[in-house]
Amino acid sequence: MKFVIVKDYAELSRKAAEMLVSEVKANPKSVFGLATGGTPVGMYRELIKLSQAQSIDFSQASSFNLDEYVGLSSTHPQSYRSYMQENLFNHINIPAEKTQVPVGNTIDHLAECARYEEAIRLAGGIDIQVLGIGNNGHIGFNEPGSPADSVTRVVQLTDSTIEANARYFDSVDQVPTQAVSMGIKTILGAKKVLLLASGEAKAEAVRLMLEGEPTADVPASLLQLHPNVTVIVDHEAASKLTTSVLAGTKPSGS
Ligand SMILES: O=P(O)(O)OC[C@H]1O[C@](O)(CO)[C@@H](O)[C@@H]1O
Repeated sequence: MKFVIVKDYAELSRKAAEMLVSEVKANPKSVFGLATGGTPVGMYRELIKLSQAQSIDFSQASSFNLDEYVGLSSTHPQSYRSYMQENLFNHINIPAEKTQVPVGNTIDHLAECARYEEAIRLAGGIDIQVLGIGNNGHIGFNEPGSPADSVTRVVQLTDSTIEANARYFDSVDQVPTQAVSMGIKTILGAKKVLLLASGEAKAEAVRLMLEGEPTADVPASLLQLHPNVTVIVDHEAASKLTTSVLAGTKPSGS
């Protein structure tokens, strides 16, 4: 696992965007795994800036988002499809039909989850998966207890996740209680993973991800099982790490 500590959110956003630009420059047909939430907003902003300044071509690239709320239509202002349109897709030349976000308001969730897994497989798998991390260690919407062999499915959101995401809705009871989410196995199937964490509220989750044994109780800790993970954190998110992690001597074997 490669672990990078940066000064602040601005630097984290720049570095992450540079990694995605390198990816598409090296392989114009890159398959991106994309994340929503507050953390990657700055990365998307930087990515748009870099793409415009350097005429980066996404015309052959494709993308799969981690998750979507159950019950929200793609045009709902708080859907993750709307988020992606506003924060990225409307500003780069990735073809609309090559951007996938799970459909949250279908009548047949089982079929949609199976279709999503199959679409990822047919695309040749994800080349680089971007992740944030929840305060409780979730990745995507894989809440504590999500097994390492889980694939795309409907998940129940925890109260802490619902409360954390209530800031985007008019009130907490408008936050959907379920989501369609890629599973841990889906995420671990990506060739590379890039996890971003910013701010003190993430410090404990970052510590548990890196310092504990891999466990379903802290879904992000299961990334220790992946051979190619880059974690970029700012000083505040790194503030609870021990010196052994900071010196790069832990986690072992990654
Ligand atoms: O980046 P934020 O807004 O802190 O969210 C952290 C995590 O929570 C989610 O937004 C889901 O609650 C994830 O998509 C994200 O990785």
